[in-house]
Amino acid sequence: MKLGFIGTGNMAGAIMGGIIKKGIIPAEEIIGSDIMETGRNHVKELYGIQVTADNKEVAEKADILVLSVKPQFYAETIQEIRESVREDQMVITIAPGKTLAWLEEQFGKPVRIVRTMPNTPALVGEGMTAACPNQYVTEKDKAYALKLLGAFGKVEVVPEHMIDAVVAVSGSSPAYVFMLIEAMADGAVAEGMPRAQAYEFAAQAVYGSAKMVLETKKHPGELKDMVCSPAGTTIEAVRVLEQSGFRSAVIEAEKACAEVSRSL
Ligand SMILES: NC(=O)C1=CN([C@@H]2O[C@H](COP(=O)(O)OP(=O)(O)OC[C@H]3O[C@@H](n4cnc5c(N)ncnc54)[C@H](O)[C@@H]3O)[C@@H](O)[C@H]2O)C=CC1
Ligand SMILES: O=C(O)[C@@H]1CCC=N1
Repeated sequence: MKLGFIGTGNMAGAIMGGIIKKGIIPAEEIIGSDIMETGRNHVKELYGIQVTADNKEVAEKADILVLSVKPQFYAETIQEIRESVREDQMVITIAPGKTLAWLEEQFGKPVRIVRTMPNTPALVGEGMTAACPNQYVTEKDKAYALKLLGAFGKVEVVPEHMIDAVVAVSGSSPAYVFMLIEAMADGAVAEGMPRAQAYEFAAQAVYGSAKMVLETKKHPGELKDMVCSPAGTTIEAVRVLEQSGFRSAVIEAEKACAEVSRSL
């Protein structure tokens, strides 16, 4: 099985890294193209994959082809490779906004497509990916695609109408969580903690809290209540966060994020 990437930037690197690390496809069977020499060299040095400047070469050689360019470059990239893409190949897309209907129209022929939305924690094997296969994807293809996508974290098949919500809640959300960690650390620094130590404390608190949600399956509100002692420190922090519109800010940010995803 040969795996190809068109665009060898951040997400492509995270995805191929997970797949190689899990031993699902060896580096020698992975080929990537990028218009930037620096982008090609980066993944070649880091993962030992084959690289080329020719997108068509990747489209011709790959059994599974990941389109890992920015959404703005999808149309021109598909235009460039559409003649090389065969019916027995599988195309995996990772861009927000690019619907299965739009993708099928761009290829102009029956193509097996799995539309996905991954996220950057894939880099450390803790990604969250949503997958939507189109009607041409067989059960065998789907099982293999899920195996690949599961190499760098969790993966779930979702109906396509949910994908903009996925962009908001997991595709883009690492950025908001990093902002939260940064802000938490700033607060600790303001209280006298050295910065490096503050990042460690903040990140481990977020990591542990996320693990509690996943492992206990308790309502996040119940877990919050477990931290809040009567007349204690936490409820005072919760009061100030509510006053500042903390939860509403996150909800509104996700609505804006999903809106842009729909418009791309
Ligand atoms: N960064 C993230 O957190 C996530 C990104 N995505 C999606 O993944 C895709 C890639 O994003 P990133 O890896 O972050 O971007 P990136 O900018 O790191 O990588 C894109 C690569 O594509 C190359 N490229 C541009 N035009 C090209 C062309 N015509 N032919 C070949 N290569 C070309 C660029 O030189 C660059 O190396 C985007 O569609 C993005 O929306 C999805 C989920 C999360
Ligand atoms: O910001 C973006 O457009 C991409 C999609 C999801 C995360 N990053």
